[in-house]
Amino acid sequence: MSQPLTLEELNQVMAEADLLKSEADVEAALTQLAADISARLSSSLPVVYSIMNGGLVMAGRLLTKLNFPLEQGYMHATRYRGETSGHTDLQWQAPPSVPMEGRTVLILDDIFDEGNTLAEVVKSCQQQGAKEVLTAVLVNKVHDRKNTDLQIDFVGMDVEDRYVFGCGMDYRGYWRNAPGIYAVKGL
Ligand SMILES: O=P(O)(O)OC[C@H]1O[C@H](OP(=O)(O)OP(=O)(O)O)[C@H](O)[C@@H]1O
Ligand code: HPA
Repeated sequence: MSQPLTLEELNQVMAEADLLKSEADVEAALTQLAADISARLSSSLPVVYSIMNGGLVMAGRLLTKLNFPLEQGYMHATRYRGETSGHTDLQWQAPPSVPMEGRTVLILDDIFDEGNTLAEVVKSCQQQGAKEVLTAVLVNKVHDRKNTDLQIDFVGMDVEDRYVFGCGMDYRGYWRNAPGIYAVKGL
């Protein structure tokens, strides 16, 4: 485990970070995502799950833009556990909060990076009997290290291959609350 970060260090991380997407960019991406998701799912009575923790902010900002009946749930799976590189195994902290058998499922997450998390979550939903499983992410990180063939159904924005934080994504547990998307200096 690395040393806890101090307030000064965390403020310095933000002061030195590169802004990749402004709050307005994020808002525009969420509005487009909502339109695309509505066009596909407005008659499906879906269950929409956020993957905790990262999916929380995206879900909160997206859900109120969806003007059709849906059920909302969550599940908690983690691979990075507060670090900046992922473990190979996904740790389940909380199973799906709403049963999904026979239902159309939409999974919301902040980022599709190497892809292990969503690939495993989708597989798990299929094993639990979902009728169909769709995925939406706020950002797709562009690189050639994806560990899955999974195609994400709804992507808000592409970001470059750097360690990013904000809009639900953390830097060592902090700064999920930043309203735009930032890249850590040097990472
Ligand atoms: O595509 P991958 O390389 O699998 O990475 C993406 C996942 O990593 C982050 O979760 P993390 O494991 O950090 O847990 P958290 O949501 O609690 O931050 C993020 O929220 C995604 O769920
Ligand atoms: O770049 C990232 N930032 C925050 N969390 C993440 N989880 C996977 N990749 C990232």
